[in-house]
Amino acid sequence: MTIQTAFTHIVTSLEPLQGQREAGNIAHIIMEHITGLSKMDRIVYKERALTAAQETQLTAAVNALLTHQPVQYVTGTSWFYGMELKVNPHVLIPRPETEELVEWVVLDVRAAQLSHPRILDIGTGSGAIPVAIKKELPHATVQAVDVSEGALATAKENAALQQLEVTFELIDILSKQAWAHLPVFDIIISNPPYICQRESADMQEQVVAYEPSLALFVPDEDALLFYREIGLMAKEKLRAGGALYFEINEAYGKETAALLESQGYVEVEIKKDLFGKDRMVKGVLK
Ligand SMILES: C[S@@+](CC[C@H](N)C(=O)[O-])C[C@H]1O[C@@H](n2cnc3c(N)ncnc32)[C@H](O)[C@@H]1O
Repeated sequence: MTIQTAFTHIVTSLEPLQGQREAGNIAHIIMEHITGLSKMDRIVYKERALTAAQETQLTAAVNALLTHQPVQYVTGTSWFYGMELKVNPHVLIPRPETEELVEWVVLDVRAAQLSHPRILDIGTGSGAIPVAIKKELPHATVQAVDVSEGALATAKENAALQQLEVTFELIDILSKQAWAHLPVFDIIISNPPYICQRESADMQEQVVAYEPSLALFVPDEDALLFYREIGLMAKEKLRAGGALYFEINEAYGKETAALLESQGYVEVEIKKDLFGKDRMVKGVLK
């Protein structure tokens, strides 16, 4: 099988599931992963034969994709803020909306000219947020926590691969005993689980079936669970004037902002993502 026929094989296999355009996008990602060649080199060397090992990889990848496995789990990598990160089913695949949250924090820290900001990320998953922040703000002290051992192992690997110093700790943020020892921070960020169980019926099969439920869902009757608990925690762990940044469920922008105001935060602000949806909230501790 040549590079060209392998590409066509992926597109034809996935087209009924994904449509031609998306099947083509995925085929490029898989071919780059398998051959290590850029798109341009794959065009130049399109008649080159795959090795037996590459053909085996190709078959395994197509079979996984046909079961709706996200392409990022198939290749084991995902791009975030210009970095290629390791991902696996222990971690949420980082989303572009979360890059916007990082951007907000980075711009605010630069504008405030904080010389050595202390920053905490709660529910770090792949470590996308703290790794990106440390890369952009090398003078910051960055700490990150998660309740999942698998996620923390992945996050540590990503920080090490990027040669960035981030401290990670296994903490259940819903348990005050678990976070009581944490120091005080200038900034706390979180993209916590925020999808109600009932919303799963409308979600893409590849997300519900493969991404970790622990990263996605909150009980239907308590959509703001993590925002309320992290809001309370941050009142003890932010310095006066420190800021809390959340990624939010687009359906609960006003409610999340009202919750922070009711907890005593000021300058509460909702930001929309590039799709025009309420996606981030910031509050400042008086
Ligand atoms: C929506 S994911 C966000 C992952 C990553 N920060 C990102 O933006 O791609 C939420 C994360 O919160 C973690 N989590 C869930 N419950 C938690 C808890 N009680 N304490 C700490 N982390 C928790 C999950 O393991 C998951 O990694």
